[in-house]
Amino acid sequence: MLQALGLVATLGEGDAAPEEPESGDSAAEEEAEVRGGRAGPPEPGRCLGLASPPSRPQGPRGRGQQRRRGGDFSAGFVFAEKEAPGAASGAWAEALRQLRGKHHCVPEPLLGGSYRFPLLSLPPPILPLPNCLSCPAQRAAATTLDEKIEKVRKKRKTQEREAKHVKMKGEDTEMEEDKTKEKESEEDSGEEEEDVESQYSSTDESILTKADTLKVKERKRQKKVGEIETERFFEDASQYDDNLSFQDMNLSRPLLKAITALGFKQPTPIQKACIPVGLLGKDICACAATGTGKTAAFTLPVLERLIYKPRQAPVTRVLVLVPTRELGIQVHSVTKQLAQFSSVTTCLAVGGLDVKTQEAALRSGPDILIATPGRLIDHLHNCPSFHLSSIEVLILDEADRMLDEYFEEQMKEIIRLCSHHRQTMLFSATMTDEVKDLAAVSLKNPVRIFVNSNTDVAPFLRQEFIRVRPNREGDREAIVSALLTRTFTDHVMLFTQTKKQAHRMHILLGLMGLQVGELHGNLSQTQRLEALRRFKDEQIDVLVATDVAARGLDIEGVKTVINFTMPNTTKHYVHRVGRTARAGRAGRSVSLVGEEERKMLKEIVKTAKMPVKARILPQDVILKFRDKIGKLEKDVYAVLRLEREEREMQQSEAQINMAKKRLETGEQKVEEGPERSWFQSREERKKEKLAKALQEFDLALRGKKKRKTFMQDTQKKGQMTPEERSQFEILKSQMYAERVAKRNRRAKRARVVPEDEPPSAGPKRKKQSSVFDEELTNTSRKALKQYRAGPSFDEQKRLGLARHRKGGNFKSKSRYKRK
Ligand SMILES: Nc1ncnc2c1ncn2[C@@H]1O[C@H](COP(=O)(O)OP(=O)(O)OP(=O)(O)O)[C@@H](O)[C@H]1O
Repeated sequence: MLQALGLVATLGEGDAAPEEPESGDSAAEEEAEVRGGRAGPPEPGRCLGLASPPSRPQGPRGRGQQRRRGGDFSAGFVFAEKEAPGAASGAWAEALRQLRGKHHCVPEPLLGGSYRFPLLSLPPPILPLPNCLSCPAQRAAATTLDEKIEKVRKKRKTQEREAKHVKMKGEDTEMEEDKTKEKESEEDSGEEEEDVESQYSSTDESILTKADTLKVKERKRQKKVGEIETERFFEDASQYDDNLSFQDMNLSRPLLKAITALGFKQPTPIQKACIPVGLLGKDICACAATGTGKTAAFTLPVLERLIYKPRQAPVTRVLVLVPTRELGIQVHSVTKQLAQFSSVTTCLAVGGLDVKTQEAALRSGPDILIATPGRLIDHLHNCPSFHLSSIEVLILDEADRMLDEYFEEQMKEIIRLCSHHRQTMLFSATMTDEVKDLAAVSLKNPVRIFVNSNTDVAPFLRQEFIRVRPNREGDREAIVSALLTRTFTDHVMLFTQTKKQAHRMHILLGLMGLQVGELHGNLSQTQRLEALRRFKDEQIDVLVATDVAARGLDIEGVKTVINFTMPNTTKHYVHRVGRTARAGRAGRSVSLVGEEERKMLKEIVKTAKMPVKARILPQDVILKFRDKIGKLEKDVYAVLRLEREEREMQQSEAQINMAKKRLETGEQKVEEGPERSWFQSREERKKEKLAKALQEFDLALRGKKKRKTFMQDTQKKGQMTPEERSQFEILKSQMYAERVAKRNRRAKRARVVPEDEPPSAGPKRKKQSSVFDEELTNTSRKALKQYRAGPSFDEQKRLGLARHRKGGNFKSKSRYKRK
């Protein structure tokens, strides 16, 4: 009964998790088919070539929206309703406008290709981009992925209709028989469903409740040692005054006005704890769950400082570093909103956006700079008037990410260039407690503010898991498709491990008639921002993304997060599922867990404060969708082929255009402006990447089973089965997790030059010591032997000593001989 309705069974005891109404029912599957073919009129001022936003689906969305409002409930702290909705959406639109204004036929990450604007390498040769709006040659030819999907879909529908028509003519009687057969088979599968549920619940519960006591003990011991170290390093200020209001914080009027304009009535716990400490100018290391207002917690004290102590010269005084471009745009937007009634100026310098505009803005010396590390270093090397020596406050948002190996080199460089007399603030939902990691940013008497533990998920998140049975890894696509067409039809983020899988899911779900977008690193910045904008503006129901969208993004109204496979680590999990249940709202996460991912599930269940749930999908539904996907496979390849053909055509068109231009101007080379210098050369970056890939590969090949799977995958990459595709996804995250584990096991070294060390002038000279000192202090075995034996023959000669000992020709026994 339960599973027939798509309901869930409890894994833990008690059911206190907040209920969020489901956004659809099983009947929605048919509606989804109908929703496909509409394409809305282009937006005013919208360029040709970009995906034209289809109008909102009326049926399920209307219901969904009503329910979303109803699903909110009060939290321990009061989150006020936001009065400036769409403000961040405006930020995406602004960034998009900037991008649309320029020509994009520059190196761009084509699917499966290399990166556009490689952060730390020389710009590769000019290539045409799919959907480049500014390139006249492409305007007519380019079609969006959604248009291609629609084309293939329509073609299939027509073929199906024709086939049906032919069949119906002569086989009326046969159909009657089929119907009775279908009924029988439905009854059969109903019996199977019940078996599946009981088997699943019992096995899983025992696995989840069984604690590995030995490991726990060991971890506790390790924790104790770590705690002593941490206590010495930090001053703890995790306790805060619960009655503190924004008015009590001594914030200036322009800030209080902005807070009111944003609709914030009460500070959140992290804001109550951090703002007073931040105002004192102390270094902070803070951790609070996702969606609890960390951005305002670090922005408000900084703005107060800038307002209270206005600048004497136009210089940049605050630097906020973020790991992704989209997060940069968002933080910039929040900062601008909070600073709207003051004269504080802000600037955004993230990759993918126009370099020249950013350079001009930097030259004017904005008070606050929000940047991604790569682009910041680019400016530091290429914009002579820009430097970091005037930075008074350095903030690392998603600090644990910024301190991990990916950003290691860039962070070293940035911190070396920053002023030494600065305040440093580190924020994350999974903030590391490891002193050595934090020492890397040279914190001075830091204050530790941990409002939540770094494994806590958002307070009103309902966590669900779906078991993928052994040898049924290939069911993942079917399960996800069933969830998205039957149960969670809108405001869903679907996370995959690889860009390839994200792209495939976009096509597959699109072919099923869903409104889908994708967001990952293989897309151009325009495409990434456009996907986010459409998702925010509710033009698409499902956003398929990789981990690039897992951290920090605050998209209002996300109801459900689905994990195609479990992410790399529990940290990644916390961030991914943190895209929902934000700002005191309820949300739900549904993660697919295979045999190899059970360890992580166990960890999550152990640290969960609310009982987690097991969702059961009827087996016949999975089979039905598996079958459906099998039939759509040809169409998926057709869309991929269309994409490839279009890309090739655009590339050759661009080459022709370029050649024409050269002929017209008579130049050998089209002017590209002065060459930019980079922090690492393209070769260096390539080498670093290769070394990391080799390391990954090495780890991946450990273990016979893994090696076999890996080899199979790489050989068959072109045409993988659903099972192989899922295994590849899991292997990818395992590779990452192993690498992280290995890195954590390694003895840590401070990765950034400690700043307090007095600068040494020139290479260090070794202190001279006399021979006498050396002889007295040398206690090596060899030296001791020599000492006991007395001076050697040469030394005797040098010192003018007798050649022979007294006693003439006495020969000692061999055991007394000198050795
Ligand atoms: N005092 C407040 N009252 C009401 N809403 C708030 C308050 N502070 C922040 N918010 C809202 O809460 C949401 C989440 O804030 P924010 O993005 O800063 O969370 P976060 O803790 O940084 O999340 P993540 O860990 O995912 O980066 C935003 O929409 C923000 O407008």
